[in-house]
Amino acid sequence: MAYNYPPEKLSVYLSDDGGSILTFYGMWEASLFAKHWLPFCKRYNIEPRSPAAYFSESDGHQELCTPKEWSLIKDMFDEMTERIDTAVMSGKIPEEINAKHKGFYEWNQEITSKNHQPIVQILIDGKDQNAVDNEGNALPTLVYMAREKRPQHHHNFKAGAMNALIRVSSVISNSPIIMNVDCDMYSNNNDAVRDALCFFLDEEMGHKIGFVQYPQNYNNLSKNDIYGNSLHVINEVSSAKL
Ligand SMILES: O=c1ccn([C@@H]2O[C@H](COP(=O)(O)OP(=O)(O)O[C@H]3O[C@H](CO)[C@@H](O)[C@H](O)[C@H]3O)[C@@H](O)[C@H]2O)c(=O)[nH]1
Ligand SMILES: [Mn+2]
Repeated sequence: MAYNYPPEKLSVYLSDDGGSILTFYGMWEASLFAKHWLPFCKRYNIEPRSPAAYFSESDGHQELCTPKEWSLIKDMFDEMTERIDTAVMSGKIPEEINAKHKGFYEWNQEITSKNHQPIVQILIDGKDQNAVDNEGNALPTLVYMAREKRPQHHHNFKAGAMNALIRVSSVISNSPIIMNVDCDMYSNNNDAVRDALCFFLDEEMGHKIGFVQYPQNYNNLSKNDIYGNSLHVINEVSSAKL
């Protein structure tokens, strides 16, 4: 959501193949935190923009903001994480949360991760005039989705999820370009979307390109880099922001 990109042209979908109310709760919390986090990122050009990644590597001294501002947003993030962790530990969300969003009523005793109705909930509707951050800037659309699962039908893993996402997003936002980020990843540069678009908008080659794949890249390289994973030219020169 914090990408350097016009929010009215950006829609974020989270596909929850666990079909869990806890994930929906975490996302609802994140949709509120975003109203503080996005303007903070933009004002101080924060990088990386995953708050978990940012706070794990930043001690808060090198930033342009005041230590007070930094502590304020960090406390807000820590408190949110704690609320989510507590809910996950107890396996249920606090009673009073149910009333905060109609989406919580999708869940009942019968639902399991392998057998449930489709759940699509718009947490932030970018078309809504009131969908703004705490400084009044427009927010991107944010959608939670748990595709229908039934024991007799194979779900086809990531491809099945993306198939359902393409269908649902075509009704809600119908954007010409889709970016997929795996659930165990975060984006390391706020210009990644713009950088990726260069392939599709290239004056000579753009019309021939339908799919762009960044090479598999691992964290925690070993001393001998046995997977030949440094990819220096790609990482540091040709597609540095991807
Ligand atoms: O039932 C599923 C399984 C996976 N996923 C998504 O697909 C991603 C990758 O799937 P996983 O099976 O966990 O594969 P990994 O080994 O973590 O991923 C590597 O291998 C995959 C299959 O080759 C590639 O698609 C990935 O981009 C690559 O990082 C996950 O993060 C999820 O976002 C689903 O949505 N539903
Ligand atoms: Mn993975």
